[in-house]
Order: sequence, then C-alpha cells, then structure tokens
Amino acid sequence: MAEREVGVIGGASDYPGGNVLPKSPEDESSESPASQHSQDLKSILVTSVLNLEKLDVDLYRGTHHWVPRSQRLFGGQIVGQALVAAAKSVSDNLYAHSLHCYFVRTGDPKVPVLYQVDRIRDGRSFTVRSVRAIQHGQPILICQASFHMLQPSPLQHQFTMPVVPQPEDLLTGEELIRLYLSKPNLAEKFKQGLNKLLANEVPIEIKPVNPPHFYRLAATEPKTLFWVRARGYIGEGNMKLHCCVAAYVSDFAFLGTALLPYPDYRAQFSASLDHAMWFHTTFRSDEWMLYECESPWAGGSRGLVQGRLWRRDGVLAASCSQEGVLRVKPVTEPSKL
Ligand SMILES: CC(C)(COP(=O)(O)OP(=O)(O)OC[C@H]1O[C@@H](n2cnc3c(N)ncnc32)[C@H](O)[C@@H]1OP(=O)(O)O)[C@@H](O)C(=O)NCCC(=O)NCCSC(=O)CCCC(=O)O
Repeated sequence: MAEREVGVIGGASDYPGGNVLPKSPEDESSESPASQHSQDLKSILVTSVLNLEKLDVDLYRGTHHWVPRSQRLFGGQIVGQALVAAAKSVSDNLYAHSLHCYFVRTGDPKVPVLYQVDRIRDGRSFTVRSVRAIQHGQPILICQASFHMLQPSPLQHQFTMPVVPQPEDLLTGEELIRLYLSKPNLAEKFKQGLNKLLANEVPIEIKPVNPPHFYRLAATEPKTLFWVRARGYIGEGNMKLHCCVAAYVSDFAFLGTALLPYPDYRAQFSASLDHAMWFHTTFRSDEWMLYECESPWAGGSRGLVQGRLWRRDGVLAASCSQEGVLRVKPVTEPSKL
C-alpha cells in the first residue's frame, strides 16, 4: 500500500563542514513561544508540494498546490518534485550540484504526476540520476540530476552580488498590488486583473526591488531583481530539501524577463522549454535570497533567461538558465471591422 513519507528527503542533514549555513533569526530565538509557533507552520512547499508519496522502489507520486492561471502545471513544481525523487535515491553525503530538464508536454493539473527514477551511475565522487515525470502514461518532463560529495578546493571565485535595498525596506508583491488597487480612477479591467493576481495562492513570497509596472507601459531592459523566499518556516533541516525548494522558486516569473523590452506585445503562448540549475553552496530557501534575472537573447519565437540566486550575505548560492517559447501578439489588435 502507498505510504506518505515523513519529511521530504529523509536522513540527510546539512553539509558537514565546508561552508557554514547561515543562521536564521528564528533559530537564534528558538525557545520563544512565537518561534515555536513559526516552526509549527511548516512551509506548504515542504508539507505538501515536495512531500512525495512513495509507490514503489524509485517510483513516487506528487500532487499540486498552486496551479497557474494558464491551467498548465507550474514548471518549477515539476522540477522541484523531480529533484526530490532523484535525491531520495542517493546517499546522505551527496548533494545536488546540477540539474538539466526538458518540459516535453503540458502538465495536467487534474491528475497527479508520477516520478520514475533511473539510477544511471553511482561513481566515486559523482552520482547521476535520470527522472521521468509521467502523466497519462507519457513523460511531461525529463530531468537529469547530478550529485557530488563535498570536495574542497583552493579554486574559488564568484561574481559580486548587486547592491540593492534590503527586503525589510521593500513591499511584497501583494502590498504593491493593494497599493496599485487603491489608486483612484483605476479602470475596471485593471482592477479585475489585479484582484486575480491577489487571489493567487503562491507558496513563495516575493519583494520586487523595482516595483513592477503591472500594465507595462514602457520598454525596460530585460533584467529583474527580486527578493524571494518560501512561505513559512522550513528550518536549517537538510540541504537537499533547500535545493528542491530553490528549484521550485527559480522558475517563478523567470521567463517573463524576456518580455520586458516589448510592452507593445503580450504573450499569446509562453512556456518554459527547458530548465537548468547549478547549486554552488549552502543556503536557506526559507530566508530572503536575491533573484537576479536577465535575458541575454530573444528571437525565433524563443527567449533565453539566466538567473542568479544570491544569499543575503552576498554568497552566490545557485545559477539557473531557461529557454522558453514566446509567441506574442500586439497589445492593440487591429480592428476587424
Ligand atoms: C512547448 C510545447 C508546446 C511544444 O510542443 P509542440 O507540439 O511542438 O507545440 P507547438 O507546435 O509549439 O504548439 C503549441 C501551441 O502553439 C500554437 N502554435 C504553433 N505554432 C504557432 C505559430 N507559428 N503561431 C501561433 N501559434 C502557434 C499551436 O497551435 C498550439 O496551440 P494550442 O495548444 O493548440 O492552442 C510542448 O513541448 C509543451 O507543452 N511542453 C511543456 C511546456 C510547459 O508546460 N512548461 C512548464 C510550464 S511553463 C511555466 O511553468 C512558466 C511559468 C512562469 C510563471 O508563471 O512565472
């Protein structure tokens, strides 16, 4: 009989030695009743989305929490769940360092997703897994994930984190929408659109560094910066889990970066085609991380986006890349009369 596993990825604690995982304020005051309460409020991502049900050896079932308005399954959810399934088959001293995925079919929100793991190779330092996410008997995602044991090296460099306002000084996405809604003379169709955005129960919190133009009026550079974290408390827990949450988070509002220079067009059909990710070091996905996204290229009905997830202390935690199909149409349709 199917059993629901306790915890997302059993066993592994944080990286032993190596980089020190940043402590959260919640950890520091773990004796206070308030923090006990916050620890009870485990992230919905952990308790539901990434908590796969084991059906058999290397076979899991995942369910959905948030489904985008497109009624296509959220790509980040499928990638995050695939990584959970892959990570369950590797030993506790191995940590995801990269994944490469193709979204080959639209995910159907009406049925669960099965995750079938192939143990491709267990090497001395690296271990590779292949995961197929299946619905209606057909793959919707193929994912290769590679895991590595800790191997310190004197070679160490990274870009510098952009200087931006701290999350405490910025409004959340919801607060920005409410502020916008309070504007007098806002057209009814804008209000409806914004209220739909508010009703979106996304399990992640976002604080845009530059408040978005909800109805893009001017072309901007294809670059965005926002603080992001999982809703609720996850805790220092295990690093494999934080990688899975980051995989979920990293697909959110990512591809839209490629549309920023084109306010005169709106996406008629947009979907991620692939998603690649590299995990560089330890991080807490339930603490604010800066997501720096940019699109170096668009053409041929496709767009490329690249992202960097920064820890608050300036350490580069992960890098991502994605190509998506972008079919657009002019905002103002020519009259058919
Ligand atoms: C990408 C595709 C669609 C490719 O499959 P395909 O059979 O080659 O499909 P397709 O020919 O591209 O057709 C798709 C659709 O595009 C239409 N089309 C085709 N060519 C044109 C054209 N020239 N002009 C205008 N429309 C065109 C076709 O008629 C299809 O339309 P239809 O679905 O029939 O209404 C498929 O592989 C797929 O669906 N993969 C899954 C993609 C996915 O679900 N990704 C993850 C979700 S997206 C995401 O999570 C981003 C969220 C971002 C956020 O919310 O922030």
